[in-house]
Amino acid sequence: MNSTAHVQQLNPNAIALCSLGRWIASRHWVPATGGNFSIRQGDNMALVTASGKDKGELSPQDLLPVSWQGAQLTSPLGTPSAETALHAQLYQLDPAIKVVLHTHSVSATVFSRIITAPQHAFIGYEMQKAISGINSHEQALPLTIFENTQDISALAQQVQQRWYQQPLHFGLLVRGHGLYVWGHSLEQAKRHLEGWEFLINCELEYLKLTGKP
Ligand SMILES: CSCCC(=O)C(=O)COP(=O)(O)O
Ligand SMILES: [Zn+2]
Repeated sequence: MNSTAHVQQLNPNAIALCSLGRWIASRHWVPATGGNFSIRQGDNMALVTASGKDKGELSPQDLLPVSWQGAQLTSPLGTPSAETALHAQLYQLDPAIKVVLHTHSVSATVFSRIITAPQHAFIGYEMQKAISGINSHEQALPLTIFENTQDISALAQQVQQRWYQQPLHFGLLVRGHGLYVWGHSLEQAKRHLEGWEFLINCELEYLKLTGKP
């Protein structure tokens, strides 16, 4: 292990993100190495999960430092997530973002295919208040769905464009792919993940039982 990787072993942010990864995996939201996580390390850098790792079995050296200051989103310590460009985009859009979490739950994936519109409004759920800035179940809470693509830089650009048109409410879906959430702290990102998952599950059940969107 080189000295940078050794320092990572002691980084409290890295340790906390690995622990959150185990919790997320215990909910079955990152099967088959799906998903990726990151945590900001200063103005222009984040620790990003290594590509292809089981996100429920991460150790701190699997979190790779990536800077978005240069042209390349690479790491000297390994190959970061294939979706690093989307993480880097979100950090650049809002300097207050501390953590980005991407998951592949069955519910989020199926929901993103059932809803064919580019966004879905949640209304009437008390749990909407788990999302920062929402204070009432009567306040419509839209979740935007982007089309899936293997061109993550193109997806990151679409997210940037949408960001300036309307709030994304700390989450977005990629159709047939999964959920992205973020937060201004690890705890807030975890709450947004659990909140969005709960809302998506409720809406799926509602659709199944009533047939009504
Ligand atoms: C096996 S899931 C396909 C890749 C993906 O969508 C994902 O989230 C994991 O990619 P990574 O490079 O971050 O491991
Ligand atoms: Zn993914």
